[in-house]
Amino acid sequence: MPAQIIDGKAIAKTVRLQLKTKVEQRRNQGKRVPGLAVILVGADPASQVYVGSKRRACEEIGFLSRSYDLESDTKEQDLLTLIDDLNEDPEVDGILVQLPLPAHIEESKVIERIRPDKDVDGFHPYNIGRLAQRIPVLRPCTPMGIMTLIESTGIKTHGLDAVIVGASNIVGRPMTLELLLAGCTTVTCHRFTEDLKGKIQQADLVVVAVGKPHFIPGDWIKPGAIVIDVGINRQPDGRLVGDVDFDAASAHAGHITPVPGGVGPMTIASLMENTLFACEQYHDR
Ligand SMILES: Nc1nc2c(c(=O)[nH]1)N[C@@H](CN(C=O)c1ccc(C(=O)N[C@@H](CCC(=O)O)C(=O)O)cc1)CN2
Repeated sequence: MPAQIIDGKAIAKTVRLQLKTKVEQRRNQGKRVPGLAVILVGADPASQVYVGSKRRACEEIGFLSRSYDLESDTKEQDLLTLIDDLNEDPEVDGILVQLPLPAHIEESKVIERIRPDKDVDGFHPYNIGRLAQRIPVLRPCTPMGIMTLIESTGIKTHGLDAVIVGASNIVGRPMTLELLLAGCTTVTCHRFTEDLKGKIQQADLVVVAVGKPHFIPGDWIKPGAIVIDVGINRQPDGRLVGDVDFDAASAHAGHITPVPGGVGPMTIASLMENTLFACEQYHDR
C-alpha cells in the first residue's frame, strides 16, 4: 500500500486558524495582540521568501508585525543595538533574526543577545537547555512543527527507533531532543556516521535534514516507517525536491511528508504558536 501523505500545508493552515481565533478572543477581552519582529540582513532570495511568509502569516492571524530589512553590510553592533531596543519594546513578544547571517556577523552572539523570553526561534542556549532538561518552553520551530506532523498521524512515538540524519543547530540536534522527550530511542547521524543505510533500514521514524537532493534512496526505508523530509532543494528546472527520493520511498513508508508542502509550512505555523506562547506566558500582565 502506498504511504499516507502528511499534508503539512493543510495542518499548518488549521494551526493558523486556531491562532487567529485566539487572537480575536484576546481582542474581545481588551488584551493587546501578540507582536513579532522579523529581521532580515541581506538579500538572500530563499531567506526573502521565508521572511515574506512569516510576515504574511502574522497579518493573517492578526499579530502585530514589525519588519526590519537591513543591508548585507550592516555592522554586527548595529544589529545587536536593534535587538537591544526590541528586547525592551513592550509591543514585541518575539524577535526573529532570519538565518543564515552574512559571514561577518557572529550568529551565536546575535542569538544570545535576544532575551530568552522573546526568543521565538527557540535557539537561545537557555531555551535549548530547557528542552534538553525535559522542561521545554520556547522550542525550535522546525522540530516543534515536525512533532505536530507526527502527532497528526495518530501513531504513538514511545519506544520507536528514530534516526535523525543531520546534526545542525536549527534542525538535527533539537529534533533529537524532541524525539527523546517523546520516548523514542534516537540515533543522530552526521558526516562521520558509518553504515547510514543499515541504520535507516532499522528505523521506525526517519527525519532527514541534510540539504542534498534525493540523498536517501527509497528502498532504504523500513516498511511502514514514518518519513519526515526537511530538505528543500531547488532543481535546475525550478522544481523543489527533498532529501528523500519521495516516489520510491512512498512505496515503502507508512507515512511521508512531501516537499514542498510538508515541514516548511509547519515551521512558520510553529513560529506563530511560539509568539502567542511568549505573549501569554511571559508578557501578559
Ligand atoms: N531564524 C531562522 N532561520 C531559519 C530557520 C528558522 O527556523 N529560523 N529555518 C530555515 C528556513 N525556514 C524558516 O525560516 C523555512 C524554510 C522553508 C519554509 C517553507 O515554507 N518552504 C516551502 C517552500 C517554499 C519555497 O517555495 O521555497 C515548503 O516546504 O512548502 C519555511 C521556512 C533556515 N533559516
